[in-house]
Amino acid sequence: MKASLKAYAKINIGLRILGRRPSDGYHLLETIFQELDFADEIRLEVNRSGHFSLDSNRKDIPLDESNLILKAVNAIKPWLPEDLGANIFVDKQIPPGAGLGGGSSDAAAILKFFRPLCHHEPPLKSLALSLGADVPFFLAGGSAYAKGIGDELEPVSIPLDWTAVLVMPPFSVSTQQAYRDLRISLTDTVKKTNIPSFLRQGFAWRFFENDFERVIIPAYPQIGAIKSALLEAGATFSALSGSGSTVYGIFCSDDKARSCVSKLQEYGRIVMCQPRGLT
Ligand SMILES: C[C@](O)(CO)[C@H](O)COP(=O)(O)OP(=O)(O)OC[C@H]1O[C@@H](n2ccc(N)nc2=O)[C@H](O)[C@@H]1O
Ligand SMILES: Nc1ncnc2c1ncn2[C@@H]1O[C@H](COP(=O)(O)OP(=O)(O)OP(=O)(O)O)[C@@H](O)[C@H]1O
Repeated sequence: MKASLKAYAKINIGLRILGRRPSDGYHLLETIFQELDFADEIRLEVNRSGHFSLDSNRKDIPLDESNLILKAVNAIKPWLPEDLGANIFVDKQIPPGAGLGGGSSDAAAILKFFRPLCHHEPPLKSLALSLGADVPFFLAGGSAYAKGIGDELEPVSIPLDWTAVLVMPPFSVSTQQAYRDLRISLTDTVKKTNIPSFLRQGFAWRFFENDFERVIIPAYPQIGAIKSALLEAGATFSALSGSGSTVYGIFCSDDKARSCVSKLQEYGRIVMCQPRGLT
């Protein structure tokens, strides 16, 4: 059996760090995850060899058991027939370490693909969370309000009549290091959530901020320059996605978005894309 899966990227619309979870030091946050129609493609050839292999067009990501695709395979394996195997190829379009959740989305796509082949129902949400804090979002995608460590999800309805311009600089940012640089202590008081009250007032871009910008823009001045360039080019809103390195601009019209692309080319790879609703 052959199959081709799309693993879509996300952006964070607002990202507020509220505190730390005492049990493991993970950061408590609130954000709106928005899935985009920009994706990796995962091609699989399922066989009865009991063996899984992985290859990719990108050679700068691990292709061994530390790849999130093989981690997802290993997580769901106890629920699969023992002789099931697959040759997997991932055509990476989403750069790693870009704040677009590429690896997390690949992992979720693999869990969803293998679920119907299981001999009994796997605990998909907890398997997803064991692979990474962003992975549970990608099981359903669309638009979701998230709190906890990013795993407590609630679908939300926000306007989706916009085009995003993603500017992906030629460097990655370590998520773990970015969290460390925030220097939030385990004993700091946990802040209250704000996003639910923003949504009750009616969605407006001006409500949203990404707390990582406080540490990422001083460390990577290029990121601040991209944000300014997007706003100057007419974006309604611009922000860092996740812990970076991608900066996105929101444009109300496709034409306006297209006309800014040539002005931003010097900063890195540019992709124009649309938000995806729940499917
Ligand atoms: C920055 C975001 O992309 C925003 O959506 C996510 O919070 C990151 O999620 P992710 O990449 O799936 O993160 P994981 O792979 O679970 O964790 C990577 C590292 O980031 C830190 N981490 C992650 C998520 C979180 N809520 N608090 C953390 O402190 C931990 O040190 C962890 O070792
Ligand atoms: N399938 C995969 N695709 C991309 N990166 C992977 C994959 N598996 C493991 N990795 C490793 O995971 C790291 C993070 O990659 P990922 O694409 O998830 O980053 P990210 O977009 O910054 O994630 P997030 O938005 O969740 O913080 C990379 O350094 C990469 O080496």
